[in-house]
Amino acid sequence: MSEPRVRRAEIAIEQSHVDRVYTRLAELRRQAEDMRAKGYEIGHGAQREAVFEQASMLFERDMMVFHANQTLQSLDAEYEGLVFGRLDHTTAEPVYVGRLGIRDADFENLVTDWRAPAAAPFYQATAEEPMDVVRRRVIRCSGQQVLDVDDDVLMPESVPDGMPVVGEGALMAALGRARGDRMRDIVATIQKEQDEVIRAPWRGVTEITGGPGTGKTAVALHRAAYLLYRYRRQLGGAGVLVVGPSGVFTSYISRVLPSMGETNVELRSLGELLDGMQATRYDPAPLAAVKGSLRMRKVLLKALRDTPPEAPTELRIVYKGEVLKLGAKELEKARKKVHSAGGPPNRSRVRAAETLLEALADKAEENAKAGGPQLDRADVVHDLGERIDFHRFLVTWWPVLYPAQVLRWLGDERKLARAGKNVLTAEEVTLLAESLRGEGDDWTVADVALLDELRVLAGPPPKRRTQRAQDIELDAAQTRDSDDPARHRAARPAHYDEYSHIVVDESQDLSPMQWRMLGRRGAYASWTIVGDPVQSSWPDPAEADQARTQAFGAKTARRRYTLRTNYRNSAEIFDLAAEVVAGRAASGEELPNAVRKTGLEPEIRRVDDATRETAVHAAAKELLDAVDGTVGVICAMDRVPEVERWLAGQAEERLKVVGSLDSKGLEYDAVVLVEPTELITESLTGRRVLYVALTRATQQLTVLASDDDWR
Ligand SMILES: Nc1ncnc2c1ncn2[C@@H]1O[C@H](COP(=O)(O)OP(=O)(O)OP(=O)(O)O)[C@@H](O)[C@H]1O
Repeated sequence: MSEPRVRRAEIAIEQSHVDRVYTRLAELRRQAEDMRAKGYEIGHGAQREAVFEQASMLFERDMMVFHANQTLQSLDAEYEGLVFGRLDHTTAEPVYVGRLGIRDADFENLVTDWRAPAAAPFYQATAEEPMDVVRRRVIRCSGQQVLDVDDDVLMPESVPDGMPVVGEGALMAALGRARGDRMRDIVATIQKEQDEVIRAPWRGVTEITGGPGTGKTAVALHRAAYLLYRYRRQLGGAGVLVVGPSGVFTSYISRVLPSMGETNVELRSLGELLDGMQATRYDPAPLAAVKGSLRMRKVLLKALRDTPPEAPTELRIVYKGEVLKLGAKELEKARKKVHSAGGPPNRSRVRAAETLLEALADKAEENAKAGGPQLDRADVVHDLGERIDFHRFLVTWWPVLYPAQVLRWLGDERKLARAGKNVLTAEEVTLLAESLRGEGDDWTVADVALLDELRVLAGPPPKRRTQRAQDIELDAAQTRDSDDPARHRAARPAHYDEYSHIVVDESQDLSPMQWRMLGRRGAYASWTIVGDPVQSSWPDPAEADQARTQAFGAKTARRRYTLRTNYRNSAEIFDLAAEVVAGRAASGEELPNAVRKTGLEPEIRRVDDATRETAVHAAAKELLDAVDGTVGVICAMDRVPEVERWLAGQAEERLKVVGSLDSKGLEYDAVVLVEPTELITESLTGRRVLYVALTRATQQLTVLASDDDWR
């Protein structure tokens, strides 16, 4: 038979299996819906029963509905491309590999979940170590329709007569396909070196390094899905946290995990790690360097211990006709004494009251010595401690401290200079104070780590009675609606520190203060850390390393994997990027290998102030015409609004303007890079940021530059 006919015949064979799978899927859906309906019926009768029976009925109902919903959710999420692989062994029946495990009514395997041990040879078998796999086949579907098949022969000598082999490489075909605005999963074409990382043991710390486009992000996300599948009992309930650099990035990767059926995963950017925060603004590099440094911890601690701006400077109270007065100095002495005990201020009000009462009693004794009436010390302490005017004073003198309020205080340069004495330079004080002078919730990404630090240093504010009642109500509502997993997540408190596994992407950029913030959330966690030191925009790697090691705690097991193949960029594009970092930022780090040639060299065009706008327009238009997928226009952060304005007329779904720092982790079919030298000068680690920007395109790159300094 000719090749196209063989291919058609093979597609038809796979189509009949895929049809069986979807028929079964429809049956399973119906069963789950029936179960959910039954569950709700149980609930209806509950009001009439005795309390005890009512509770157990509601529990049964919740469990049934919860399980039915989970089944439905995962069946629906995995619908697209459910079956994607097939293994033919020397013996036994073929094994089909897919996003879910599905059995027929007789418990025969129709599809094996990609994360199950039986599916591992799909990723691990090679010609050298075939693991008994004769032929590995990738099946590409759209909906329920098989579009194509693609084979690898691993044991040529064992191919039985009549077993056809078709195709020329599923990986290359996948890499050449157009990109959308969300990351796709790579589950059908995971490579062996990547699979080893995905299936690495879950305990301890797993580090994944590698150059741009080596699949670090993809691998980390698939690892999260794999771990939750294999170790659901250990990892599921407490949840897995995935942290990315920006909101743009988390939205880009958001589709990968739910499509793998994982609802126990929480995705947050660094600006959202603290509940209620949604910071997206970045500080200029020198300021970010100050805010991220461990020195800030000392500054914050001192700020908390300083006199609050509104605190009264005199306590005057009349007791048995005697005036007892504490002046500013005496009050400060008392404040110091309370702080020296070391407790968080919000937990120290009782101590503050005791200290003030002792100081008042001292005062009474002093007065007596000077001829005043003799007062009993114990009486003074006891009686004043019950006085309402004393308590009124106390709450203003020792107020509850809220992180946002304390950080705003440091917008006052004098106050910041006091808190930063011997820690910050005069220039740093000026710079920092200016940035903290803002209003409301307009925080930067780096501020969030400071707020989190303050939250811990200040201690939890005492709860009011109404708030406690609200919490109880929330708990009750949660039990009632326990079939909605999103609810469990939303109800996690700000101090939730029990994630069972934390995945950190683009970890090379985390500041020491951000590592501390993460460490707090992973007190009991194992970790997957993803990063590329060459792309780092953090100026003091040693300090960040120290904070990072502390974040992991006493975890002993630490394994490191390096991925070496760049799957994103064409070789032509990556050559230009490599030239920009070679010998400078790379300093000994190995650069990856780009495997795909397109024959299209990047274009470098000269622009100036007069021609820049038209050139951006023209380049964007050309690239939109040239590729099917997305086009990214990358420029320095400061230039974003202007470039957006220039391209407003060209508003196309496929066209995105993105600032250099936001481009981390993203990719486009084609990229227009505007003024590369500006990317170098806007950040402390200049060339590395440019390197990131140059490695975002899969197919075509146009650089618009008014100088050659960047080369
Ligand atoms: N095995 C694979 N099969 C198909 N595509 C792959 C494979 N591995 C990686 N890719 C693709 O390569 C591109 C780069 O992957 P990813 O973004 O995970 O790389 P990265 O190492 O995180 O890059 P960077 O450090 O530049 O952000 C993505 O489009 C991804 O889908």
